[in-house]
Amino acid sequence: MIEFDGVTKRYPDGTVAVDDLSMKVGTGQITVFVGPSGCGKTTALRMINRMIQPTSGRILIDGDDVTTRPEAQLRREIGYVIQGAGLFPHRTVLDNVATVPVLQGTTRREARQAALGLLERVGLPATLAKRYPAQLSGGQQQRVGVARALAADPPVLLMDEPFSAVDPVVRDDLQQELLRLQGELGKTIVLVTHDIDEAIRLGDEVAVFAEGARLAQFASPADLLAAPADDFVASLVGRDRGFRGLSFADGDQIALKPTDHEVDGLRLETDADGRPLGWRGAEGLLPTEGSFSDGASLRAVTDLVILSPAGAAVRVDADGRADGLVLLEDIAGDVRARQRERLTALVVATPATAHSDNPPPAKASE
Ligand SMILES: Nc1ncnc2c1ncn2[C@@H]1O[C@H](COP(=O)(O)OP(=O)(O)OP(=O)(O)O)[C@@H](O)[C@H]1O
Repeated sequence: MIEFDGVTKRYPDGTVAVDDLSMKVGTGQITVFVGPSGCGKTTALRMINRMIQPTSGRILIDGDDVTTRPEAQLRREIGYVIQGAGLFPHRTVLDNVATVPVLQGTTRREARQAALGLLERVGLPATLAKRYPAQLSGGQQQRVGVARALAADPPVLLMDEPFSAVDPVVRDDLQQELLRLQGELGKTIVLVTHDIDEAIRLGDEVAVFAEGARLAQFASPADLLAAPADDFVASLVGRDRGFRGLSFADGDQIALKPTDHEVDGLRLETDADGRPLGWRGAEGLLPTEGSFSDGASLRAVTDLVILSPAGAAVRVDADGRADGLVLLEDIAGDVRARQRERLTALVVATPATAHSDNPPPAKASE
């Protein structure tokens, strides 16, 4: 765990970039620092590996004050990825990744061998290993940056706007790749971004900062969307937060209706094996517009319901056979119960405001 304990950073010109920050970052999780430009995200991040020294307060990693650790050792234990990757331009891709292990005493041959494995792990073909950074696309460079940060197998990874220099399609790929990698590696990752959508997609927990790194809310993405702590967080989270929050709810928890359930004169037609063909009605056979299976989010299921001519999403089993239907009213009940439970929990957590007309803000958790 990484703990900020009353941390303040005042720059020599008097700017207070981080003002008395206290929070805990969970081990093995992705914690995202998000907030508007200049709110102190990068300063807070860089104090973790002592690239910036706090003016006061302490940062503890697994209980040890980082200032008591030699800087070189700390940097080895903490990988660092920056926007634009920051690769060594005169070294090949392979040697960019192998550099730190070589500095740590691994033989060049072994380090290069391991680097090849890492390149594969971040989704780069071995054919790129001999190239120089300038011969790669922005997205490829960023992947090399991630591989380089992972080369010393650090338990902690700091990522400062790692994907903001690439176009949206590449960014989407890189985000997906990071989540896949994290599923395998389980590192403690602190990632800075100004993009709330990226924060919500990547974070197990999201710390929303206002100026001076004031923690406006520290919550899971689902809680952030369902119950922003104040107007600042609500405006940062943006529109459609209710609908976007459905991405975090399980779509296959909803009770299914049988596949022969008739909806507005439409009935699901299947082939001989039970695979959906379409909705049969007076107009003929209308398309189902897709189906869902195990693991689908409630957002995906709702989308299918909206697109379906019958207002029903078709669930299929592992073999593609229809095994149930979800209707809009089934989703409505589930959504209502879920939000009621969440807001009730908040009212109980903050009884002083329990009688207010408005739901109380979510508490910024420690
Ligand atoms: N070396 C410095 N000297 C003086 N002020 C600084 C220095 N570095 C940063 N600041 C100021 O500290 C505040 C926080 O900066 P920081 O870079 O941590 O913010 P940020 O949230 O990461 O912003 P961005 O998203 O724009 O990178 C800003 O007002 C910035 O101008």
